[in-house]
Formats: sequence, C-alpha cells, structure tokens
Amino acid sequence: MNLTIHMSPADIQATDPAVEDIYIVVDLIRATTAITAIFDQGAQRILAANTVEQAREAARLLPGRLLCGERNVQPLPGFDYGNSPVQFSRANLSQRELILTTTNGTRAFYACPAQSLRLAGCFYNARAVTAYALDCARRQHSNIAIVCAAENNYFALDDTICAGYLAQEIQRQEPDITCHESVTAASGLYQLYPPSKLAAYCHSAAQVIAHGLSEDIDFCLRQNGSFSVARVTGTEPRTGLLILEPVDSKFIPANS
Ligand SMILES: O=C(O)[C@H](CS(=O)(=O)O)OP(=O)(O)O
Repeated sequence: MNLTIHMSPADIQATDPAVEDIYIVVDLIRATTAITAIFDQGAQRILAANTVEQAREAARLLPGRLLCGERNVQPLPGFDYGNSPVQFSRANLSQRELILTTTNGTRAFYACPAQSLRLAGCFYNARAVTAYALDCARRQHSNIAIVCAAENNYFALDDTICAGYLAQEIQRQEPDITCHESVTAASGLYQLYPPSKLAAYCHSAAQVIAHGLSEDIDFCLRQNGSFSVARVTGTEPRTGLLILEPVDSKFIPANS
C-alpha cells in the first residue's frame, strides 16, 4: 500500500490518478473542519457546489436546504451560513441538508477522479478519517492519497501541515505503508510548525483572523475531537452537486 500527498488539487492531474485509490481531501482552514462540525451536529447530507452560481441554482431547484458558504472568507448575500466551524458547532442541524460552496475546499473534491472514494479530513477528525481510509484501502487493496485543497491551486502551509499529521497517523496504524517523499516533506513541516505555531505562519489563518473569526482558527487546530467522517457518495442527478454523507460510526475501527 502506498501513501502520497498532493500539495494542491492541480498536482493530482500530474500523477495519472487512480479511480480506485482513497482520497482524503484536506482544507484545514476551514472547509473540511466545517464539514466535520456539520456532521457532528446531526446533518443528513451536504451538497458540495463548485461555484456560487451552482449553489444558488441548486437551492432554487430544491428549496428547504440551508445555503452555506463564502468567497475569500466573506459571507455571501442571501446565504443562511458562511463556512464557520464554530457557528456550525452551535447550530441544530439535525436531519438537515446543506448546500456548501467554499473558495478552495469544496472544489478540491471535484478535482479528484470522479467515482473515487473521497473523504473530508482535518485535525479535528484525524484519527477517525485515517482509520476509515486505511480500513477501505486494506479491503480494496488500494493506495491512499491526501489532497491539500491549497489556495487557488497553489501551496498552502496549513493544509500541508495537517496532511503531514494525517500521514503520521496512517503510518502509526500501518507501519509497513510505502511513503512517497511528499509524505516526508509534509511530516517534517508538521514537526516544525505544530498546531501551537501554525497560525502565525499561514495566510489563510491571517485572513480568517482579519475577519474577526479567530475562534474558528482555535477550532480548526483542535486534534481528534470528532469521530465524524464525511464521504462523497455520489452526484445528485437534478443539481449535479456532489453528495457528502457521514460514514456510519460502526465502520470506523474503534482501536485506531
Ligand atoms: O472560508 C475559508 O476559510 C476559506 C477562505 S480562503 O480560501 O482563505 O480565501 O475557504 P476554504 O475553501 O475553506 O479554504
């Protein structure tokens, strides 16, 4: 079994990606942390939209869903929520369906091969998402790729550091896994910039803090507070949006 890290979605295409691999998408600040918080609150599904227009059109076609997202941290006019994990963690989302579009995070799911198994990973669900990914990879005899959402297809330190931590978790649980040198690089960055230091060096953290949302950064830096794992389960025929649903916790190995 091989483990690779793609530093940006653009890197996936450079490597002839395999549809049977397991892809863990990481947008630490804030999309994949927000997605994890949303499922902690009992949401039924998230419909991930690539563009704001796609999200608005989907909400028009199928009313009753919460319309959520942002562009460059700014809330979008007429939307119910932004992309704040703290705000989601305080909301009652029981059985709700949400449409979500974010600057980089939701688009990264679209960059992975269509039909591939895609999971949302972050510090907050690190143990659970890596255990689930390994379980699937062992059963399918496939490899694991961690995909950093990055910023407009360009390197982002926060996602890479989180990818390094997830990779370490995977290596701890599967010591014989063969790691690409991208794993060595990301793990080294995690050692240099652990969560206590990370925010001071990341553009995305600075942007979120500048918008008065520093509580979100604290939330995104918490490790292993959640067992929620979101997985892409298909595409909604009427809207074309990607469907993300929570993995049943009984499928997450307890002894990870
Ligand atoms: O909402 C966020 O935190 C970011 C905004 S930006 O990428 O830093 O401009 O979006 P995300 O898609 O979660 O990276």
